[in-house]
This record gives sequence, structure tokens and C-alpha cells, in this order.
Amino acid sequence: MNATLTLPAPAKLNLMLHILGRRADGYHELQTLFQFLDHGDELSFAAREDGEIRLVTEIPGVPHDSNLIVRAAHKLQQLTGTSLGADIWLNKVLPMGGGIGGGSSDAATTLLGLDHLWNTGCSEDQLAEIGLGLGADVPVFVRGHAAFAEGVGEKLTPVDPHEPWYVVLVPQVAVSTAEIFSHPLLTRNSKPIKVRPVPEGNSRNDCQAVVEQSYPEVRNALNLLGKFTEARLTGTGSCVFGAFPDKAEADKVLALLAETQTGFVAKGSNVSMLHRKLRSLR
Ligand SMILES: C[C@](O)(CO)[C@H](O)COP(=O)(O)OP(=O)(O)OC[C@H]1O[C@@H](n2ccc(N)nc2=O)[C@H](O)[C@@H]1O
Ligand SMILES: Nc1ncnc2c1ncn2[C@@H]1O[C@H](COP(=O)(O)OP(=O)(O)OP(=O)(O)O)[C@@H](O)[C@H]1O
Repeated sequence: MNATLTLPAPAKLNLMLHILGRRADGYHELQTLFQFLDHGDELSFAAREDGEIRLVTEIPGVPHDSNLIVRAAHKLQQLTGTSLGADIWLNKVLPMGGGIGGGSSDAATTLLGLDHLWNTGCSEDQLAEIGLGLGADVPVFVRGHAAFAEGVGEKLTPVDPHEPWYVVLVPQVAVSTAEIFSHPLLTRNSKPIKVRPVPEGNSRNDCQAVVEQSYPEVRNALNLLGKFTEARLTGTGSCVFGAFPDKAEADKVLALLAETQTGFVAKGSNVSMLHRKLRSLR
């Protein structure tokens, strides 16, 4: 059997998210602050000589060829012209439709992992560009550093916000990103803010009001976590998060909410687990 390469696909949080306007193509101009979590999916890759891409562990409800992992692998094959393929195994940990970027992160890990395995030598810029074609959130996972993002999420300025421990609650509803971005009541006229200093105090999420209105489970999670710390929505939800100074405090709060809420505790991280692992391989 070929050697396998196993790599993490971490989650992200949007520490703030402001919507500045809507472009002619329907996509929204935004400003958002991305930080990674030391928590995520795991992917394993083994090269195939016959050029086939096979996701061995499929996600129920997501057709094989629509999975962002398979789409990312095909795009990399096309760009590089490699004759190699891959068997790919996914250990899915992150909730789907959670606003913590699981699918996007899987796609980025696939691009970096297969570029490494196939020895195709793509630049980070090339991989980020392929990634943007798969989703607005993919480039930040390719770059692997916490970032202030503008445009539709692709203009990235690396930043180093504080790295607290987070409680992330996972309300048991999947929120459609497209539905929230097309909501008539969405705030779309926030004033642009400056990148530096890192906008930690200016940290609202413009999607939160419409998500709370449409999904009572999300409002409930925000209210419950809000009893302990400032609680906020990530992306278009459904997940909500709050920061704590240490792991013990975060664990305690999650335990107190455990009767009615599903969630996890994870450390915020400005260098993604994926990039830390890849560096250790070089
Ligand atoms: C909400 C965020 O998660 C914040 O990080 C992202 O902006 C969304 O990123 P994503 O899930 O990778 O989004 P995509 O898969 O590119 O787009 C999903 C849908 O969201 C809407 N969309 C997304 C990003 C953006 N800047 N404006 C949009 O209007 C579009 O209707 C699109 O059809
Ligand atoms: N590998 C994958 N993992 C998760 N979802 C995938 C994957 N491939 C395709 N999808 C599809 O993408 C949809 C969104 O998944 P994802 O986990 O990225 O949502 P999200 O966390 O809300 O994303 P974001 O934070 O980028 O808005 C899923 O409902 C699923 O249909």
C-alpha cells in the first residue's frame, strides 16, 4: 500500500463580520476577522497511479462528486496536469452548516495535502486562487494565518488577535449561508473599518439579527452562553461562541450548559493546525 499522509482541517471563527454592500453578482462585500480553532476534521491521503480520485468515507447526503474534497482534488489535477490520483479518508468532526467552515477547511487541506503528496509544487497563491473558486472561505484556510478579510472574503491581511479558549455551542439546525445572504432584512450598509488595530472591540456580526429571528435554537444558545460571557454568531451560524481566559473556565461553562446544549471547547489559534503539521513535515 502507498504511504498515507494524515492532516487536520481546523474550524474557523468569524470574530466579527460586517456587511458593507452587495455586488452585482449577488455576492456581498464584507469585512471579517478570521481566527482558527485547534479543533477540526482529519483527512488522510494515499496516491493512486491510475489518476482516480476516490473519497472512501463519504458524507451521508453529500454526493461523492459534489463533496468539496473531491472537487478540490479534481481542480488541482486539472491545474497541474498530474497523472496521479488519490484515495482520501475523512474523519468528519465539524458540524455542517455551522458557520465554522468545515467544508471549506476540508477543501483547503485537500489542496495542500495533495500538492505535497503529488509533489506538484504549486505556490500558495495558486492554491488560494483554486480555493476561491470553491468557496469564499477557502483561501484563508490555504494561507493558514488569522486574517482580516475584505472583498467577498478573499483579500486577506494577516493579523494576530489574542488567542483565548472558546466555548462553541452547536445548535442542532443547519443554517443555509445563501438563505441568510439573500434575506430582505439583512444589514448591508455597515461603514468600512480600518484593519489596524485589530478590531476586537468592534465585534458584531451583521448576520446575527436575521439568524436569531429565523432560528429560535440559535437565539436560545446565544442567550444561554451570554449569561457567562459575550456570545456571538460565527459566519451565518448556526454555531455561537464566547471567549474565556483559560480551558478550565471554558470547560466549566460547557458542563453547566450540557443538559440542553451540544458544543465543544477549543483554543483560538493564529497559525492553523494544518500549517503547523505541514511545517513539521518539511
Ligand atoms: C459567511 C462566511 O462564512 C464568513 O466567513 C463566508 O462569507 C461564506 O463563505 P462560504 O461558505 O465559503 O460561501 P460560498 O460557498 O462562497 O457562498 C455561499 C453563498 O453565500 C453567499 N455569499 C457568500 C459570501 C459572500 N461574501 N457573499 C455572499 O453573498 C452567496 O449567496 C453564495 O451563494
Ligand atoms: N467536505 C465537506 N464537508 C462539509 N460539507 C460539505 C463538504 N463538501 C460539500 N459540502 C456541502 O457544503 C455545505 C456547507 O458545509 P460547511 O460545513 O462548509 O458549512 P458551514 O460551516 O456553514 O460553512 P461556512 O462557515 O463556510 O459558511 C454542506 O451542507 C454540504 O452540503
